Amino acid sequence: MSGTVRVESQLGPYDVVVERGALDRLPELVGDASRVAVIHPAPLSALAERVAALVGVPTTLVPVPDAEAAKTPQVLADCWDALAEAGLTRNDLVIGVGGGTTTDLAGFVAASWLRGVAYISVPTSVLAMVDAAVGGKTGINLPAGKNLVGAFYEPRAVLCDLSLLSSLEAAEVASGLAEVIKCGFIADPEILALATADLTDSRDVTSDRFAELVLRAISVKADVVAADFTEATSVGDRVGREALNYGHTLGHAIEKHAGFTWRHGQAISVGMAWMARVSRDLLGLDGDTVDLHDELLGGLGLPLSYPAPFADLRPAMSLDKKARGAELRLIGLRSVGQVTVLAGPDESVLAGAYDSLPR
Ligand SMILES: NC(=O)c1ccc[n+]([C@@H]2O[C@H](COP(=O)([O-])OP(=O)(O)OC[C@H]3O[C@@H](n4cnc5c(N)ncnc54)[C@H](O)[C@@H]3O)[C@@H](O)[C@H]2O)c1
Ligand SMILES: O=C(O)C(=O)C[C@@H](O)[C@H](O)[C@H](O)COP(=O)(O)O
Ligand SMILES: [Zn+2]
Repeated sequence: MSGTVRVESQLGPYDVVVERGALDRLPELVGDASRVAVIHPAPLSALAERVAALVGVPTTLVPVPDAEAAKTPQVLADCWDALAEAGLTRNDLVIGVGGGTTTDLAGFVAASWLRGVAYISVPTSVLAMVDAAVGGKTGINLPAGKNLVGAFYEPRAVLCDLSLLSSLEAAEVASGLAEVIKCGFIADPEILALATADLTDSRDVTSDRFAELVLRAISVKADVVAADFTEATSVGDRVGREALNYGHTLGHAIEKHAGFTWRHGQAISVGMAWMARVSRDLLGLDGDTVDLHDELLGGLGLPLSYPAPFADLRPAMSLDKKARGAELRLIGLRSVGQVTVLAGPDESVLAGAYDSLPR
């Protein structure tokens, strides 16, 4: 199974191509660029060389550290230096090749270099294909927290070549599926049905079921982003892009607490298991849907709890981008597909829900 999802973004439409062999479309997307920079993590240097050979114009390979170590101010500045040395001008092109950490960084490099040059994303992890490379959030972390510096910036195209996923570790596949399951709970119950029907097949990156899950998650994200690209403040049940942050307030706090050593999907898995319980206690979410969180996330091999007291995580939650002043704002679920904003929730409920997570 393959397909193309059109993202009707505020900055102009673009395609997310999902197919085995999508990389072969790269030459037709280079446009009038006379020079290309390929930003990639060191472990994917062979793939980056393949990309360079495809573009057909002089190309500079820009290796960056792997995983969250790429998303730092120092690495960002190193990339700018590399682009300066390569002489990348306004008509030129940045290509990000790698997981979500690389595409977040590379997108921000493209957004900031000369105040914006063309960008093509080649996501190579499940998480980057279904989420990070789509929708225009780019940026880096600070010691104070996740994604605190960045920009909304759209690519010219996103090429999701499913054949690249065969080398991905099983735990990384599961991490990406956490975002897919998130899309199921916030918007597309068919995702939940497909995953429930066969969890093993859902994790098989060569299966049709897997490809359908990927396409459905990208479609959810494309729809949300088309309606609210820059994440306007949501009020009550009128929720825009903030819906995509389901599970992320606690998830990002966990990532920070763990020194960015936990995978993003693992952290938001705990965040969703927690929000399901908070939603049960404050919004009347039914017990079956709470159980479905545990069944799906746990069944995919994702964690449902984190080994630190809630009090250690709570301060970082206040630096969440959804917070307004001192008020914490969480994305809650009334039912599958019915998202709402919980503004200033009862703190004792938050702590109680955390303590009740299965350990
Ligand atoms: N911008 C957004 O909207 C958005 C959305 C979701 C997540 N994110 C961000 O994405 C990041 C997580 O992305 P991730 O899970 O892809 O992590 P990652 O980039 O660290 O990739 C995970 C690991 O898999 C390796 N890898 C990637 N592709 C591979 C392949 N084809 N074969 C073998 N190994 C491969 C990477 O080198 C890395 O070691 C987080 O920083 C998160 O905040 C951003
Ligand atoms: O695209 C969005 O909007 C999201 O919230 C998607 C999230 O899965 C993603 O992790 C995003 O990077 C979180 O953004 P942040 O603004 O909370 O840092
Ligand atoms: Zn996420």
